[in-house]
Amino acid sequence: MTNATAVIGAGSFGTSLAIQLARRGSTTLLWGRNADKLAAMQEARENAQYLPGCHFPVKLAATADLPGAVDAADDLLIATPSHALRATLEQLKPMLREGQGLIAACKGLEPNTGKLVHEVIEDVYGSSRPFGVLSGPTFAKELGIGLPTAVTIASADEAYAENFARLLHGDGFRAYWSEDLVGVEIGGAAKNVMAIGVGIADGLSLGANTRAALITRGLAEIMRLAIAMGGKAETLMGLAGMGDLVLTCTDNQSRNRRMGLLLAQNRSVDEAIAEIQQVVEGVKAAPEVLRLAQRYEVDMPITAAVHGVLIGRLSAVEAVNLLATRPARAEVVAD
Ligand SMILES: NC(=O)C1=CN([C@@H]2O[C@H](COP(=O)(O)OP(=O)(O)OC[C@H]3O[C@@H](n4cnc5c(N)ncnc54)[C@H](OP(=O)(O)O)[C@@H]3O)[C@@H](O)[C@H]2O)C=CC1
Ligand SMILES: O=C(CO)COP(=O)(O)O
Repeated sequence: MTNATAVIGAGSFGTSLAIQLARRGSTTLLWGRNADKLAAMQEARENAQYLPGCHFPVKLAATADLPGAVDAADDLLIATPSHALRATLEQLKPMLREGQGLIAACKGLEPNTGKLVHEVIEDVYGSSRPFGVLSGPTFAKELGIGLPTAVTIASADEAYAENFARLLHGDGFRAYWSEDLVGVEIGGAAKNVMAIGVGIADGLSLGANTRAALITRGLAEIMRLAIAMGGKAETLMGLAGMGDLVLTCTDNQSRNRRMGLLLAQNRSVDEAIAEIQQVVEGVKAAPEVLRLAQRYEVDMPITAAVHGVLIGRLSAVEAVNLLATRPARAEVVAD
């Protein structure tokens, strides 16, 4: 299949996805907002700031020319942080041609509105073009160096999801497709909050039992929310649910987990962000996940405790005590 793709957002994930597309034979243009950084990437054939050690295949070019990249592309892959999604879509809008579709790889919710990624896309583009989301357990570095990785691509237009999955699939990369936008997106956004929680618990040396309990009960509350919003339970048992939750909660490549580890050392959120130096989506997602939980009348005690720590209402130890002293109850995963 011949294809040209513009990857919008040249951070760690955009760069790794661009490398995979180019590896699979797509002509790939990687665009970022900082022209100097893009010129340096094109010269060095790697993204030394965000993804050092991952060499660019010959079919990948880094560019600061956004209209040129969009014009050359059949499809777009958006890999900015979630908080920049709406502005990015607005910026792209006048450049898009009829029929060009897009896949967004952002894992989060819109700040202040709690909108899902596909809802923001619909707000800006209506139903004028095919779109979808990509999620799953995918640390950028592992994808960048070519270790085996699997993702889910979801779209209401399943054929579009399948076509995009086929562009990425191969060379150790497995891309599945799905129609469940809500399940895939809630899985991707809410697991970041859980990873902060597990990081806090591990930072306080609460042990492997606590880690497993938090992941399992975390999945239960994510699943309750996704189902209440119209997502499918089976999606949350898949790559974009359990898969990404386990990955992010258990490995220090996760920026969200590292945020939790630092909070457990009584570092402030701002200090932790300054140390991590990359996007930590769970910080902005926590209040939005809670807002959705309230709207859909879903109990999310772990998310609420993590949010309490992030806004300084609870210390890490107080958050743990709050969860540990909840009343006994029957084990229910998804009502
Ligand atoms: N990294 C990973 O392993 C994975 C990340 N994701 C998701 O991918 C998305 C992107 O994250 P990731 O690549 O990791 O982030 P990084 O922190 O690695 O990079 C962020 C990128 O976004 C750009 N950026 C930051 N703020 C804005 C803004 N306001 N407007 C436009 N561009 C902006 C930065 O540009 P500049 O350098 O100029 O500041 C940089 O290129 C997130 O939603 C994340 O959850 C999903 C799966 C895996
Ligand atoms: O989403 C990710 C892996 O699938 C990356 O997680 P972090 O954003 O916590 O680093």
